[in-house]
Amino acid sequence: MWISALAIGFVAYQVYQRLKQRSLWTIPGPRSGSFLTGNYKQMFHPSATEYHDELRKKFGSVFRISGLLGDSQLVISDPMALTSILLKEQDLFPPSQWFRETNRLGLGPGLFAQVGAHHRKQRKILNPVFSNKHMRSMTPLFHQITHQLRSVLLEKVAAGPREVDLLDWFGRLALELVAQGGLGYSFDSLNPHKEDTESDFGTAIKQFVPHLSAFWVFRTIFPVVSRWPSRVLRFGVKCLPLPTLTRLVKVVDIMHENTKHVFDEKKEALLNGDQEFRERMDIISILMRENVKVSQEDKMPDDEIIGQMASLIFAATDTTSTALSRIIHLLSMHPEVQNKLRKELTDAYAAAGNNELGYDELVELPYLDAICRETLRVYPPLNFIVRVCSKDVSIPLSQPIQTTAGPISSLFIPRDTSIWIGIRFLNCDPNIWGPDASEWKPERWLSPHPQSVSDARIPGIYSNMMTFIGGGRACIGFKFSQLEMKVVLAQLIRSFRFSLTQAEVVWRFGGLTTPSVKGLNNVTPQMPMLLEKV
Ligand code: HEM
Repeated sequence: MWISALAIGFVAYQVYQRLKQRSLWTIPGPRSGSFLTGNYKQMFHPSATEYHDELRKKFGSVFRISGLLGDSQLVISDPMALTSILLKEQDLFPPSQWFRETNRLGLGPGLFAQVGAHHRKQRKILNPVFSNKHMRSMTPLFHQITHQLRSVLLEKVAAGPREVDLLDWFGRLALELVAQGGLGYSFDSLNPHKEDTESDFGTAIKQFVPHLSAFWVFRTIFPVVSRWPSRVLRFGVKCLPLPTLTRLVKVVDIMHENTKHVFDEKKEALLNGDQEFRERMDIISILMRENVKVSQEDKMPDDEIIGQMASLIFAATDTTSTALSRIIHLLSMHPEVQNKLRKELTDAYAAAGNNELGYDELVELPYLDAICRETLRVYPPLNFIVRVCSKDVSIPLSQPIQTTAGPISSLFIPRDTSIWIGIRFLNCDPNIWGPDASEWKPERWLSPHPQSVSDARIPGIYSNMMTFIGGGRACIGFKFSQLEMKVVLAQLIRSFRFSLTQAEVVWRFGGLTTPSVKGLNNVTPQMPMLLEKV
């Protein structure tokens, strides 16, 4: 009886939700693939990037797709609309509850789990530790850790050119950099003799999203379930015969135990007035020292600091390692660009007496900078991020769009509508960057941009692009990742020549766009490259 009542309630709610969205039915978009899964199968397919491009070309900067059970969702890459969503009206467009709650349960109450005033409070405390000044002081540490990677790779090619999975090594490097730079702790990820185990932090963090994605279809009921007490949730997991769910809980436990362990050590050092701790320059040590000085109401509680630790590692690892892999892949496909970059770096090192380049010297290298920017523009690691409209609202558009009811220059978005922010669509918009917008041309950064770039008023925090988005939730670590990429390229390009192997690398769309080998049944992300000593 109560099952029928629940089913009727669910159907009635879904019908009500769809009717609320009827104003969106006039917005053009592809036909739904099925009532149950809408366009999701096509949108999330590993080779979906071409499909996305077709949609963008056919339907323009605002179009509608279908989600589960006929839910209308919008894909937006109009700069003025995104300015409203990410900047002007940002509190009305938070990340989805599924995103926030899974992050809260998985990583703790860090930035990803917060909204509104609480989110702003956490950002206010964290922003200073991501400043240029702080990045400058971290540069020697970045060089030191990258040296470790360089030595491992040099050993591998000592007997001649060799194929190496660079994605794996960049993943280990990114983890070690954020572990040491962010937490002041080493996971020993660059030790070539260390076998990865299921209980490693690195393994756990890699498994978090893939295991979580398996339960994505339950996202409508998740916000309710996630509020149940932890003991009830764990009991539920034990009763369900789902190995992926059991492993997911294990993954969360491993991440928590590791970050809690690091935190406890730091807290003890802080309370003991430990001299070494007072001199530590990693992000969390600085944060903990500053946290003692601020007023009681501004203080960040212990569980939130632990949440920041896991969130930083999660946010910093795969994003930067895939970006670095993409750069090396492109340089292998364009040897002339690789040689030109090598020359710029060799000259700069010669001018610096062959000492490692400091922060200012690195950021001033124009070709290195152009390669990083162009790669992040054309190949952002995240093609989309999602926001949900929390109130009926109308937002202006840069250009009118055609709907079945005629042209509109302002877009009405009903409450609860999911919005896909088209990061790559805007980064590669031919109306902004010219007809070659989708082509990778580092040279475009060596001369002034077309007027259309500044006229577009792109609401991105970095370099007229959306790769790190903009507004109060923009990537806090974008300078960290810039520095990381530049230090790694500065050291590796001078030491190695990178070229393609027989295995063709293809990039698969997912939460992140990751490389794998064409034709292999095994779709595990990997990027084999041929390395030889220069
Ligand atoms: C190429 C590398 C990176 C890319 C493309 C990238 C991109 C992004 C994007 C698009 C967001 C917004 C996500 C959303 O709101 O849904 C974000 C948020 C964030 N990123 Fe990054 N990121 C990168 C590297 C890093 C690094 C190295 C760190 C830390 C050291 C970091 C820390 C964070 C944090 C903590 C947030 C949450 C910010 C907030 O909600 O206030 N990211 N990143």
